[in-house]
Amino acid sequence: MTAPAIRTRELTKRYGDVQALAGLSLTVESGEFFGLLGPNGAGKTTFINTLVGLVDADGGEATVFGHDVEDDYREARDAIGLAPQEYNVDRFFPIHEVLEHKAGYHGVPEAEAEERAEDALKTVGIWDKRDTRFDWLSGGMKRRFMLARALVSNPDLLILDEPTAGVDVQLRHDLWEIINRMNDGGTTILLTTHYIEEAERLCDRVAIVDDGRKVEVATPDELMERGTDTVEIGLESPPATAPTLSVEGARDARMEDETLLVSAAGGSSLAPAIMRELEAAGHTVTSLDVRRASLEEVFVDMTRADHGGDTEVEMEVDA
Ligand SMILES: Nc1ncnc2c1ncn2[C@@H]1O[C@H](COP(=O)(O)OP(=O)(O)OP(=O)(O)O)[C@@H](O)[C@H]1O
Repeated sequence: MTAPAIRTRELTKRYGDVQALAGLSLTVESGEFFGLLGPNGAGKTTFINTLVGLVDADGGEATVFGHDVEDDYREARDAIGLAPQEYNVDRFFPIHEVLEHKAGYHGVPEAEAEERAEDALKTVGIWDKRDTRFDWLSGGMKRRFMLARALVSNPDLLILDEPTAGVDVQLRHDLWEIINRMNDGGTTILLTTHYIEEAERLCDRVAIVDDGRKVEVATPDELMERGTDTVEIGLESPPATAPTLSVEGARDARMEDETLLVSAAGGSSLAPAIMRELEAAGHTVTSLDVRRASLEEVFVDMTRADHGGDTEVEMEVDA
C-alpha cells in the first residue's frame, strides 16, 4: 500500500505565549484533494511550514510519503511543491530563470530544468512573460507564477496556501481548473482557503482546524449533513404565530414574512412528517422548500463552539 501523502501525529509548536500547533494529527492519503480550513491564526501555515522544513516542530512527528520531514528532509522536501501565501521570489532574474533555479535545487539537470520551466509557464498561461521579472508581473500573473514555481519540480504533493486570495473570479476558475487537472493526473493536493466555495467544489475531504488542533475531518457533504437546514413552508391563511410541532428533530418554528420556517438537522427527511402534522392540524400547505446548511455555516458553528460563541470568523463566499 502507498504511504499516505501526509501523516502527522501530535504535532506541537509554540511561539512564546502562542500555542500555534497543539497536537495536530492528520492523515492525507496519496491522490486526495484535501482542504485545510480554519479561522485566522488557527495554525494552518505553521502546519504547512513544518512539512516543508521551514518550522521545526517542538514535538510530534510528520512524514511525507513515508519520509520523516526532519530525518529524511531531502526526500520529503523533494516530493513537495509549495505555493506559499507570502511572495518569497527571487526578484533579480527573469521568471523562467527563477523556475530553472528552482528545478535545479530539486536535482533536475539543466536541460530538463529549461523544459520544466517552459511547461510550467505554459500550464499557468504566462509563457509570454518568461523574460519578465517577478516584480513586473500583474497581481494575477504573480499568483499564476507562484503555482508555476510549485509545479516545476513535478511534485507528488502540491501544497497551496490560499492560492486564490484576492484574485478575480475568472482567474480563480482558471487556477481551479489547473489544480484539478494536476489532481486528476495523480498529484495529491493540500489546499488552505478562506473561500468556502473553493473547498466545497474542489476537496474530497476537509479538515477543520482551530487553536492548533483538528476539530473535524470529513467530506464537504458529510459536514453539510451535520448542519441545520431550514424547512420553509407556505401556508394558506398563514397564522400570526407559528403552529406547535411535535416532529422529533424539528425545532425553532417561527413565522417570517408569512412563511413558516422550521430548523431541522437533515431537513429534507423531516419535511414530509412536518407537512403531515400541519395538515392534521387543519393547515393547508401551499409550498415547501428546504434550504440546506452551507459548509460555511457548519464551519462557523464548529469553530465558534470552541470559543464560547464570540469568535469572529472570516470566511468569504465567492461572488
Ligand atoms: N514566526 C512566528 N512568531 C510568532 N508567532 C507566530 C509565528 N508564526 C505564527 N505565529 C502565530 O501562530 C499562530 C498560528 O499562525 P498561522 O500563521 O499558522 O495561522 P493560519 O491558520 O495560517 O492563519 P491565517 O488564516 O491568518 O493565515 C498565530 O497566532 C500566529 O500569530
